[in-house]
Amino acid sequence: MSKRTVNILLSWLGTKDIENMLDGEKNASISTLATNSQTPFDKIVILSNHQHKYWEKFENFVKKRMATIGRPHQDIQVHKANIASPIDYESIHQVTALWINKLSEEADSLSINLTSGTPAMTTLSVLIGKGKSNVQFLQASPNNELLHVDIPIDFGQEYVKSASKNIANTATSEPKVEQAFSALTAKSVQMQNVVNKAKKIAASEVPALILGETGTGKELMATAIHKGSLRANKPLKVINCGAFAENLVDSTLFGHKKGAFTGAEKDHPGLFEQADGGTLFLDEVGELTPEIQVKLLRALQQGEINCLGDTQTTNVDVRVIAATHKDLSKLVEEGKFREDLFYRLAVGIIQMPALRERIEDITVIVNQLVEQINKVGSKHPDYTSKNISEKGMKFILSQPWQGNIRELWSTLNRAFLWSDSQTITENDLSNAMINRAKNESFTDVTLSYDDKIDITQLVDKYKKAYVLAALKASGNVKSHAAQMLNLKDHQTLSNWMKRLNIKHEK
Ligand SMILES: Nc1ncnc2c1ncn2[C@@H]1O[C@H](COP(=O)(O)OP(=O)(O)OP(=O)(O)O)[C@@H](O)[C@H]1O
Repeated sequence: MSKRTVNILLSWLGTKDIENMLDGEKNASISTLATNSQTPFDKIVILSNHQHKYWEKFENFVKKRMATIGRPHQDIQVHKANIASPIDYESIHQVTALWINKLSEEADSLSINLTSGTPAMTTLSVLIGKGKSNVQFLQASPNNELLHVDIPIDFGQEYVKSASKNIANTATSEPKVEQAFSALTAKSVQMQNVVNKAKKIAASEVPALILGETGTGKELMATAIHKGSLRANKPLKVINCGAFAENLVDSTLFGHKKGAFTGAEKDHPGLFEQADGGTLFLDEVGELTPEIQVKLLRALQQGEINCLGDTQTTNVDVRVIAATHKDLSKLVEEGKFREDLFYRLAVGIIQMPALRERIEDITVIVNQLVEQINKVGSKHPDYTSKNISEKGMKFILSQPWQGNIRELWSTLNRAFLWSDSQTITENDLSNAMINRAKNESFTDVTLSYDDKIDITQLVDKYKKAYVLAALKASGNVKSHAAQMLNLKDHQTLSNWMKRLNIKHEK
Protein backbone atom coordinates (compact mmCIF):
# COMPACT_ATOMS: atom_id res chain seq x y z
CA MET A 1 0.00 0.00 0.00
CA SER A 2 1.50 3.35 -0.93
CA LYS A 3 1.85 5.89 1.87
CA ARG A 4 -0.31 9.02 1.60
CA THR A 5 1.82 12.12 1.34
CA VAL A 6 1.37 15.11 3.64
CA ASN A 7 1.24 18.55 1.99
CA ILE A 8 1.50 21.71 4.03
CA LEU A 9 1.31 25.38 3.06
CA LEU A 10 3.17 27.98 5.13
CA SER A 11 2.54 31.69 4.70
CA TRP A 12 2.94 35.00 6.43
CA LEU A 13 -0.24 37.05 6.76
CA GLY A 14 0.44 40.19 4.76
CA THR A 15 -1.29 43.55 5.04
CA LYS A 16 -2.47 43.07 1.46
CA ASP A 17 -4.12 39.76 2.44
CA ILE A 18 -6.12 41.53 5.13
CA GLU A 19 -7.05 44.40 2.82
CA ASN A 20 -8.24 41.97 0.17
CA MET A 21 -10.23 40.04 2.72
CA LEU A 22 -11.88 43.23 4.03
CA ASP A 23 -12.62 44.20 0.46
CA GLY A 24 -14.76 41.07 0.30
CA GLU A 25 -14.57 40.59 -3.44
CA LYS A 26 -10.86 40.01 -3.80
CA ASN A 27 -8.89 36.81 -3.29
CA ALA A 28 -5.95 37.03 -0.85
CA SER A 29 -2.82 35.28 -2.13
CA ILE A 30 -3.13 32.60 0.60
CA SER A 31 -6.62 31.62 -0.55
CA THR A 32 -5.53 31.74 -4.20
CA LEU A 33 -2.79 29.20 -3.50
CA ALA A 34 -5.00 27.08 -1.27
CA THR A 35 -7.80 26.85 -3.79
CA ASN A 36 -5.67 26.50 -6.93
CA SER A 37 -3.23 23.89 -5.69
CA GLN A 38 -3.67 20.61 -7.58
CA THR A 39 -3.04 18.50 -4.51
CA PRO A 40 -5.04 19.80 -1.55
CA PHE A 41 -3.06 21.00 1.46
CA ASP A 42 -3.57 18.93 4.59
CA LYS A 43 -2.66 21.90 6.70
CA ILE A 44 -2.30 25.62 6.15
CA VAL A 45 -0.16 27.50 8.68
CA ILE A 46 -0.38 31.28 8.65
CA LEU A 47 2.08 33.38 10.67
CA SER A 48 0.78 36.73 11.79
CA ASN A 49 2.11 39.77 13.58
CA HIS A 50 -1.17 41.56 12.89
CA GLN A 51 -3.80 42.25 15.49
CA HIS A 52 -5.59 39.26 16.84
CA LYS A 53 -8.98 40.68 15.79
CA TYR A 54 -8.25 39.77 12.15
CA TRP A 55 -7.22 36.17 12.78
CA GLU A 56 -10.57 34.53 13.14
CA LYS A 57 -11.96 36.63 10.32
CA PHE A 58 -9.12 35.59 8.07
CA GLU A 59 -9.40 31.93 9.03
CA ASN A 60 -13.14 32.03 8.25
CA PHE A 61 -12.47 33.86 5.01
CA VAL A 62 -10.06 31.13 3.81
CA LYS A 63 -12.39 28.39 5.07
CA LYS A 64 -15.29 29.87 3.12
CA ARG A 65 -13.19 29.94 -0.05
CA MET A 66 -12.21 26.34 0.54
CA ALA A 67 -15.82 25.34 1.11
CA THR A 68 -16.85 26.83 -2.23
CA ILE A 69 -14.42 24.50 -4.02
CA GLY A 70 -15.46 21.46 -1.97
CA ARG A 71 -12.54 21.33 0.48
CA PRO A 72 -14.30 22.45 3.66
CA HIS A 73 -12.37 20.41 6.21
CA GLN A 74 -8.86 21.76 5.84
CA ASP A 75 -6.80 22.40 8.93
CA ILE A 76 -6.17 26.16 8.86
CA GLN A 77 -4.20 27.65 11.74
CA VAL A 78 -3.14 31.26 12.35
CA HIS A 79 -0.18 31.60 14.76
CA LYS A 80 1.15 34.64 16.53
CA ALA A 81 4.63 35.57 15.32
CA ASN A 82 6.67 37.41 17.92
CA ILE A 83 8.74 39.74 15.81
CA ALA A 84 10.27 43.07 16.74
CA SER A 85 8.97 44.72 13.55
CA PRO A 86 8.01 43.62 10.01
CA ILE A 87 11.51 44.58 8.83
CA ASP A 88 13.52 43.11 11.70
CA TYR A 89 15.59 40.34 10.11
CA GLU A 90 16.76 38.77 13.36
CA SER A 91 13.39 38.08 14.94
CA ILE A 92 11.77 37.21 11.59
CA HIS A 93 14.61 34.74 11.04
CA GLN A 94 13.92 33.06 14.37
CA VAL A 95 10.23 32.61 13.66
CA THR A 96 10.70 31.57 10.03
CA ALA A 97 13.44 29.05 10.84
CA LEU A 98 11.39 27.51 13.64
CA TRP A 99 8.32 26.99 11.44
CA ILE A 100 10.14 25.86 8.31
CA ASN A 101 12.20 23.36 10.31
CA LYS A 102 9.16 22.04 12.14
CA LEU A 103 6.85 21.79 9.16
CA SER A 104 9.41 20.39 6.72
CA GLU A 105 9.98 17.57 9.24
CA GLU A 106 6.24 16.94 9.43
CA ALA A 107 5.43 17.24 5.73
CA ASP A 108 6.41 15.28 2.66
CA SER A 109 6.03 18.50 0.72
CA LEU A 110 6.09 21.96 2.28
CA SER A 111 4.99 24.88 0.07
CA ILE A 112 5.91 28.41 1.08
CA ASN A 113 3.94 31.40 -0.13
CA LEU A 114 6.30 34.17 -1.30
CA THR A 115 3.57 36.68 -2.17
CA SER A 116 2.43 37.57 1.34
CA GLY A 117 4.50 39.44 3.89
CA THR A 118 7.29 41.99 3.86
CA PRO A 119 10.49 41.66 1.77
CA ALA A 120 12.31 40.58 4.94
CA MET A 121 9.82 37.75 5.44
CA THR A 122 10.10 36.60 1.81
CA THR A 123 13.88 36.79 1.73
CA LEU A 124 14.29 34.77 4.90
CA SER A 125 11.73 32.20 3.76
CA VAL A 126 13.80 31.65 0.61
CA LEU A 127 17.13 31.56 2.42
CA ILE A 128 15.93 29.03 4.98
CA GLY A 129 13.61 27.04 2.71
CA LYS A 130 16.21 26.57 -0.06
CA GLY A 131 18.23 24.29 2.19
CA LYS A 132 15.39 21.77 2.53
CA SER A 133 14.83 19.17 -0.13
CA ASN A 134 11.05 18.97 0.39
CA VAL A 135 10.34 22.70 0.25
CA GLN A 136 8.88 24.45 -2.80
CA PHE A 137 8.03 28.09 -3.32
CA LEU A 138 4.74 29.44 -4.64
CA GLN A 139 3.37 32.84 -5.51
CA ALA A 140 0.04 34.22 -6.67
CA SER A 141 -0.13 36.24 -9.88
CA PRO A 142 -2.19 39.49 -9.98
CA ASN A 143 -4.95 37.61 -11.79
CA ASN A 144 -5.18 34.92 -9.16
CA GLU A 145 -3.08 32.15 -10.65
CA LEU A 146 -0.80 29.85 -8.71
CA LEU A 147 2.79 30.08 -9.91
CA HIS A 148 5.69 27.79 -8.94
CA VAL A 149 8.81 29.82 -8.25
CA ASP A 150 12.16 28.43 -9.20
CA ILE A 151 15.04 30.09 -7.39
CA PRO A 152 17.97 29.23 -9.63
CA ILE A 153 20.71 29.56 -7.04
CA ASP A 154 22.28 26.74 -5.06
CA PHE A 155 22.95 28.53 -1.78
CA GLY A 156 24.69 25.45 -0.40
CA GLN A 157 27.27 25.52 -3.17
CA GLU A 158 27.65 29.28 -3.07
CA TYR A 159 28.14 29.10 0.66
CA VAL A 160 30.64 26.29 0.46
CA LYS A 161 32.58 28.23 -2.15
CA SER A 162 32.86 31.30 0.05
CA ALA A 163 33.28 29.30 3.25
CA SER A 164 36.09 27.29 1.70
CA LYS A 165 37.83 30.52 0.82
CA ASN A 166 37.43 31.73 4.38
CA ILE A 167 38.70 28.67 6.08
CA ALA A 168 41.21 27.66 3.43
CA ASN A 169 43.93 28.52 5.91
CA THR A 170 42.59 26.11 8.48
CA ALA A 171 41.21 23.29 6.38
CA THR A 172 42.83 22.40 3.13
CA SER A 173 41.75 18.97 1.99
CA GLU A 174 38.60 18.18 -0.05
CA PRO A 175 35.98 16.57 2.14
CA LYS A 176 35.53 12.91 1.35
CA VAL A 177 31.79 12.84 1.82
CA GLU A 178 30.98 9.31 0.65
CA GLN A 179 33.78 7.83 2.73
CA ALA A 180 32.79 9.92 5.73
CA PHE A 181 29.28 8.48 5.75
CA SER A 182 30.28 4.91 4.95
CA ALA A 183 30.22 3.88 8.63
CA LEU A 184 26.47 4.52 8.76
CA THR A 185 24.45 1.59 7.48
CA ALA A 186 21.69 3.09 5.37
CA LYS A 187 19.92 0.45 3.31
CA SER A 188 16.45 1.53 4.40
CA VAL A 189 14.71 4.48 2.75
CA GLN A 190 14.31 6.15 6.16
CA MET A 191 18.04 6.09 6.80
CA GLN A 192 18.93 7.05 3.22
CA ASN A 193 16.81 10.18 3.58
CA VAL A 194 18.53 11.03 6.84
CA VAL A 195 22.00 10.49 5.36
CA ASN A 196 21.19 12.63 2.29
CA LYS A 197 20.12 15.45 4.55
CA ALA A 198 23.22 15.04 6.69
CA LYS A 199 25.49 15.22 3.64
CA LYS A 200 24.00 18.62 2.80
CA ILE A 201 24.57 19.75 6.37
CA ALA A 202 28.16 18.48 6.20
CA ALA A 203 28.76 20.59 3.10
CA SER A 204 27.60 23.72 4.91
CA GLU A 205 28.90 25.41 8.02
CA VAL A 206 25.62 25.54 9.91
CA PRO A 207 25.31 24.15 13.45
CA ALA A 208 23.58 20.78 13.56
CA LEU A 209 21.24 19.22 16.09
CA ILE A 210 20.93 15.44 16.07
CA LEU A 211 17.87 14.01 17.77
CA GLY A 212 17.09 10.38 18.49
CA GLU A 213 16.73 7.65 21.06
CA THR A 214 19.76 6.25 22.82
CA GLY A 215 21.99 4.10 20.64
CA THR A 216 20.54 5.25 17.32
CA GLY A 217 23.95 6.42 16.11
CA LYS A 218 23.91 10.13 16.98
CA GLU A 219 27.61 10.20 17.77
CA LEU A 220 28.43 8.19 14.65
CA MET A 221 26.40 10.70 12.62
CA ALA A 222 28.21 13.67 14.21
CA THR A 223 31.54 12.07 13.34
CA ALA A 224 30.40 11.51 9.74
CA ILE A 225 29.30 15.15 9.40
CA HIS A 226 32.66 16.32 10.69
CA LYS A 227 34.60 13.97 8.41
CA GLY A 228 32.50 15.00 5.43
CA SER A 229 32.99 18.72 6.09
CA LEU A 230 35.70 21.19 5.17
CA ARG A 231 36.91 20.90 8.74
CA ALA A 232 37.72 17.20 8.36
CA ASN A 233 41.45 17.55 8.93
CA LYS A 234 40.96 19.65 12.05
CA PRO A 235 40.05 18.20 15.46
CA LEU A 236 36.69 16.75 16.40
CA LYS A 237 36.20 17.01 20.16
CA VAL A 238 33.43 15.20 21.98
CA ILE A 239 31.83 15.84 25.35
CA ASN A 240 28.93 14.06 26.99
CA CYS A 241 27.35 16.97 28.86
CA GLY A 242 25.37 14.61 31.09
CA ALA A 243 28.30 12.53 32.25
CA PHE A 244 30.16 15.29 34.07
CA ALA A 245 29.58 16.95 37.40
CA GLU A 246 28.14 20.43 36.78
CA ASN A 247 31.23 22.39 37.81
CA LEU A 248 33.47 20.29 35.57
CA VAL A 249 31.47 20.92 32.39
CA ASP A 250 32.38 24.62 32.53
CA SER A 251 36.14 24.12 32.73
CA THR A 252 36.05 21.15 30.34
CA LEU A 253 34.31 23.23 27.68
CA PHE A 254 35.85 26.65 28.22
CA GLY A 255 39.10 25.84 30.04
CA HIS A 256 40.62 27.35 33.17
CA LYS A 257 43.59 29.39 34.22
CA LYS A 258 46.06 28.29 36.85
CA GLY A 259 44.61 29.08 40.30
CA ALA A 260 41.04 29.59 39.00
CA PHE A 261 39.88 27.12 41.67
CA THR A 262 41.43 24.80 44.22
CA GLY A 263 43.30 22.11 42.36
CA ALA A 264 43.77 24.14 39.15
CA GLU A 265 47.54 23.79 39.14
CA LYS A 266 48.15 24.93 35.58
CA ASP A 267 46.40 26.55 32.62
CA HIS A 268 44.10 24.14 30.87
CA PRO A 269 42.62 24.83 27.42
CA GLY A 270 38.96 23.85 27.15
CA LEU A 271 37.43 21.77 24.38
CA PHE A 272 36.42 24.90 22.46
CA GLU A 273 40.05 25.90 22.17
CA GLN A 274 41.17 22.34 21.48
CA ALA A 275 38.61 22.09 18.67
CA ASP A 276 39.58 25.45 17.12
CA GLY A 277 39.13 25.26 13.33
CA GLY A 278 37.26 21.96 13.76
CA THR A 279 34.09 20.62 15.32
CA LEU A 280 32.79 20.22 18.86
CA PHE A 281 30.21 17.50 19.48
CA LEU A 282 28.01 18.22 22.50
CA ASP A 283 26.26 14.98 23.37
CA GLU A 284 23.24 15.19 25.70
CA VAL A 285 23.10 18.96 25.26
CA GLY A 286 19.75 19.05 27.12
CA GLU A 287 21.66 18.44 30.36
CA LEU A 288 23.51 21.78 30.31
CA THR A 289 22.85 24.13 33.22
CA PRO A 290 21.43 27.64 32.53
CA GLU A 291 24.85 29.21 33.29
CA ILE A 292 26.65 27.06 30.73
CA GLN A 293 23.85 27.62 28.22
CA VAL A 294 24.57 31.38 28.38
CA LYS A 295 28.29 30.80 27.78
CA LEU A 296 27.57 28.44 24.92
CA LEU A 297 25.22 30.93 23.29
CA ARG A 298 27.93 33.56 23.42
CA ALA A 299 30.46 31.18 21.89
CA LEU A 300 28.04 30.45 19.05
CA GLN A 301 26.91 34.02 18.49
CA GLN A 302 30.16 35.87 18.87
CA GLY A 303 32.77 33.17 18.47
CA GLU A 304 34.32 34.07 21.81
CA ILE A 305 34.76 32.20 25.04
CA ASN A 306 35.63 33.02 28.61
CA CYS A 307 38.09 30.73 30.26
CA LEU A 308 37.53 30.29 34.04
CA GLY A 309 39.76 32.69 35.93
CA ASP A 310 40.60 34.74 32.84
CA THR A 311 39.52 38.35 32.40
CA GLN A 312 40.19 38.29 28.64
CA THR A 313 37.98 36.64 26.04
CA THR A 314 39.42 34.27 23.44
CA ASN A 315 38.21 33.99 19.86
CA VAL A 316 37.43 30.53 18.54
CA ASP A 317 36.26 29.15 15.20
CA VAL A 318 34.32 26.02 16.11
CA ARG A 319 31.38 24.31 14.44
CA VAL A 320 29.04 22.90 17.05
CA ILE A 321 27.06 19.72 16.55
CA ALA A 322 24.73 18.93 19.43
CA ALA A 323 22.70 15.84 20.19
CA THR A 324 20.04 14.78 22.63
CA HIS A 325 17.55 11.99 23.22
CA LYS A 326 15.28 14.49 24.99
CA ASP A 327 12.52 16.59 23.46
CA LEU A 328 14.41 19.92 23.36
CA SER A 329 11.42 21.99 22.27
CA LYS A 330 9.56 20.69 25.33
CA LEU A 331 12.51 21.69 27.53
CA VAL A 332 12.29 25.15 25.93
CA GLU A 333 8.56 25.30 26.72
CA GLU A 334 9.26 24.29 30.32
CA GLY A 335 11.91 27.02 30.58
CA LYS A 336 14.73 24.51 31.12
CA PHE A 337 16.50 25.21 27.84
CA ARG A 338 17.08 28.70 26.44
CA GLU A 339 14.97 29.43 23.41
CA ASP A 340 17.66 31.58 21.77
CA LEU A 341 20.22 28.80 22.19
CA PHE A 342 17.77 26.27 20.76
CA TYR A 343 17.38 28.35 17.58
CA ARG A 344 21.13 28.71 17.28
CA LEU A 345 21.67 24.98 17.52
CA ALA A 346 18.62 23.77 15.65
CA VAL A 347 19.60 24.93 12.19
CA GLY A 348 20.41 21.61 10.56
CA ILE A 349 18.11 19.20 12.40
CA ILE A 350 18.61 15.47 11.94
CA GLN A 351 16.18 12.96 13.42
CA MET A 352 17.82 9.55 13.76
CA PRO A 353 15.21 6.81 13.25
CA ALA A 354 14.95 4.07 15.86
CA LEU A 355 16.20 0.64 14.77
CA ARG A 356 12.65 -0.76 14.80
CA GLU A 357 11.63 1.90 12.27
CA ARG A 358 14.24 0.71 9.78
CA ILE A 359 13.95 -3.05 9.81
CA GLU A 360 15.72 -3.26 6.44
CA ASP A 361 18.96 -2.12 8.07
CA ILE A 362 18.89 -4.66 10.89
CA THR A 363 20.16 -7.67 8.92
CA VAL A 364 23.06 -5.67 7.49
CA ILE A 365 23.98 -4.26 10.91
CA VAL A 366 23.76 -7.72 12.53
CA ASN A 367 26.10 -9.16 9.86
CA GLN A 368 28.56 -6.31 10.46
CA LEU A 369 28.44 -6.82 14.21
CA VAL A 370 28.87 -10.60 13.86
CA GLU A 371 31.93 -10.01 11.70
CA GLN A 372 33.32 -7.57 14.29
CA ILE A 373 32.72 -9.95 17.21
CA ASN A 374 34.33 -12.86 15.32
CA LYS A 375 37.30 -10.68 14.40
CA VAL A 376 37.90 -9.67 18.01
CA GLY A 377 37.36 -13.28 19.20
CA SER A 378 39.74 -14.70 16.60
CA LYS A 379 42.65 -13.08 18.45
CA HIS A 380 42.28 -15.96 20.89
CA PRO A 381 43.82 -19.16 19.40
CA ASP A 382 40.96 -21.45 20.53
CA TYR A 383 38.20 -19.31 19.11
CA THR A 384 35.94 -20.65 16.35
CA SER A 385 33.86 -18.20 14.34
CA LYS A 386 30.12 -18.26 15.04
CA ASN A 387 27.06 -17.37 13.02
CA ILE A 388 23.37 -16.79 13.66
CA SER A 389 20.69 -19.29 12.67
CA GLU A 390 17.85 -18.28 10.37
CA LYS A 391 15.35 -18.45 13.25
CA GLY A 392 17.78 -16.44 15.36
CA MET A 393 17.77 -13.70 12.74
CA LYS A 394 13.95 -13.76 12.61
CA PHE A 395 13.90 -13.40 16.40
CA ILE A 396 16.21 -10.37 16.16
CA LEU A 397 13.96 -8.77 13.55
CA SER A 398 10.93 -9.21 15.80
CA GLN A 399 12.39 -7.40 18.82
CA PRO A 400 11.68 -3.73 19.69
CA TRP A 401 15.35 -2.85 20.46
CA GLN A 402 14.58 0.06 22.74
CA GLY A 403 18.29 0.57 23.28
CA ASN A 404 18.80 0.42 19.50
CA ILE A 405 22.17 -0.60 18.03
CA ARG A 406 23.90 -0.42 21.39
CA GLU A 407 21.41 -2.93 22.86
CA LEU A 408 21.68 -5.12 19.77
CA TRP A 409 25.47 -5.07 20.04
CA SER A 410 25.55 -6.00 23.71
CA THR A 411 22.92 -8.73 23.24
CA LEU A 412 24.93 -10.31 20.41
CA ASN A 413 28.11 -10.11 22.47
CA ARG A 414 26.43 -11.87 25.38
CA ALA A 415 24.91 -14.54 23.12
CA PHE A 416 28.29 -15.22 21.46
CA LEU A 417 30.00 -15.39 24.85
CA TRP A 418 27.56 -17.77 26.51
CA SER A 419 26.79 -20.12 23.65
CA ASP A 420 29.12 -23.12 23.23
CA SER A 421 27.74 -23.93 19.81
CA GLN A 422 28.93 -22.49 16.51
CA THR A 423 25.42 -21.45 15.54
CA ILE A 424 23.64 -18.91 17.72
CA THR A 425 20.00 -19.86 18.06
CA GLU A 426 16.82 -17.98 18.86
CA ASN A 427 17.07 -19.40 22.38
CA ASP A 428 20.65 -18.15 22.87
CA LEU A 429 19.55 -14.69 21.79
CA SER A 430 16.45 -14.69 23.93
CA ASN A 431 18.53 -15.69 26.99
CA ALA A 432 21.04 -12.97 26.21
CA MET A 433 18.46 -10.20 26.11
CA ILE A 434 18.08 -7.86 29.04
CA ASN A 435 15.22 -9.20 31.04
CA ARG A 436 12.48 -6.68 30.35
CA ALA A 437 9.90 -9.14 31.69
CA LYS A 438 11.08 -8.32 35.22
CA ASN A 439 10.20 -4.70 34.66
CA GLU A 440 6.84 -5.56 33.18
CA SER A 441 5.67 -7.26 36.38
CA PHE A 442 5.44 -3.73 37.80
CA THR A 443 2.29 -3.19 35.79
CA ASP A 444 0.57 -5.31 38.47
CA VAL A 445 0.89 -2.50 41.05
CA THR A 446 -2.40 -1.47 42.65
CA LEU A 447 -2.88 1.51 44.93
CA SER A 448 -5.74 2.56 47.16
CA TYR A 449 -7.17 6.05 47.17
CA ASP A 450 -5.38 7.20 50.35
CA ASP A 451 -1.97 5.67 49.62
CA LYS A 452 0.99 8.00 49.52
CA ILE A 453 4.02 6.88 47.54
CA ASP A 454 7.30 8.72 47.05
CA ILE A 455 7.87 7.60 43.48
CA THR A 456 11.28 9.27 43.18
CA GLN A 457 12.54 7.50 46.26
CA LEU A 458 11.15 4.23 44.99
CA VAL A 459 12.83 4.58 41.60
CA ASP A 460 16.13 5.55 43.24
CA LYS A 461 15.92 2.51 45.47
CA TYR A 462 15.34 0.33 42.46
CA LYS A 463 18.20 1.94 40.53
CA LYS A 464 20.52 1.63 43.52
CA ALA A 465 19.79 -2.07 43.93
CA TYR A 466 20.57 -2.76 40.27
CA VAL A 467 23.71 -0.60 40.16
CA LEU A 468 25.05 -2.35 43.27
CA ALA A 469 24.18 -5.76 41.83
CA ALA A 470 25.89 -4.94 38.52
CA LEU A 471 28.99 -3.65 40.30
CA LYS A 472 29.13 -6.82 42.36
CA ALA A 473 28.61 -9.11 39.36
CA SER A 474 31.24 -7.27 37.34
CA GLY A 475 33.84 -7.46 40.12
CA ASN A 476 33.54 -3.67 40.43
CA VAL A 477 34.61 -3.11 36.84
CA LYS A 478 32.62 0.00 36.01
CA SER A 479 32.81 -0.30 32.23
CA HIS A 480 31.41 -3.83 32.41
CA ALA A 481 28.74 -2.89 34.95
CA ALA A 482 27.68 -0.02 32.66
CA GLN A 483 27.39 -2.48 29.78
CA MET A 484 25.29 -4.87 31.90
CA LEU A 485 22.87 -2.06 32.72
CA ASN A 486 22.78 -0.85 29.10
CA LEU A 487 24.25 2.51 30.13
CA LYS A 488 26.33 4.42 27.62
CA ASP A 489 29.70 4.22 29.37
CA HIS A 490 31.48 4.12 32.72
CA GLN A 491 31.22 7.91 33.05
CA THR A 492 27.44 7.69 32.91
CA LEU A 493 27.53 4.97 35.55
CA SER A 494 29.82 7.13 37.74
CA ASN A 495 27.30 9.93 37.44
CA TRP A 496 24.48 7.66 38.55
CA MET A 497 26.60 6.38 41.46
CA LYS A 498 27.28 9.91 42.59
CA ARG A 499 23.60 10.81 42.48
CA LEU A 500 22.64 7.61 44.29
CA ASN A 501 25.41 8.03 46.84
CA ILE A 502 27.18 4.77 46.02
CA LYS A 503 30.86 4.52 46.87
CA HIS A 504 33.08 2.69 44.42
CA GLU A 505 35.16 -0.11 45.90
CA LYS A 506 38.16 -1.21 43.90
N1 LIG B 1 24.15 2.80 11.20
C1 LIG B 1 24.99 2.12 12.00
N2 LIG B 1 25.65 1.04 11.54
C2 LIG B 1 26.46 0.35 12.34
N3 LIG B 1 26.70 0.63 13.63
C3 LIG B 1 26.09 1.68 14.13
C4 LIG B 1 25.20 2.49 13.33
N4 LIG B 1 24.72 3.47 14.11
C5 LIG B 1 25.27 3.30 15.33
N5 LIG B 1 26.09 2.24 15.35
C6 LIG B 1 26.83 1.74 16.52
O1 LIG B 1 25.91 1.71 17.60
C7 LIG B 1 26.52 2.16 18.81
C8 LIG B 1 25.75 3.35 19.35
O2 LIG B 1 25.94 4.45 18.48
P1 LIG B 1 26.14 5.93 19.03
O3 LIG B 1 26.98 5.94 20.26
O4 LIG B 1 26.55 6.79 17.89
O5 LIG B 1 24.61 6.23 19.45
P2 LIG B 1 24.02 7.50 20.21
O6 LIG B 1 22.72 7.77 19.58
O7 LIG B 1 25.05 8.59 20.22
O8 LIG B 1 23.78 6.96 21.66
P3 LIG B 1 23.55 7.84 23.04
O9 LIG B 1 22.33 8.68 22.82
O10 LIG B 1 23.31 6.81 24.06
O11 LIG B 1 24.76 8.66 23.24
C9 LIG B 1 27.95 2.47 18.46
O12 LIG B 1 28.74 1.35 18.76
C10 LIG B 1 27.92 2.70 16.95
O13 LIG B 1 29.16 2.41 16.36
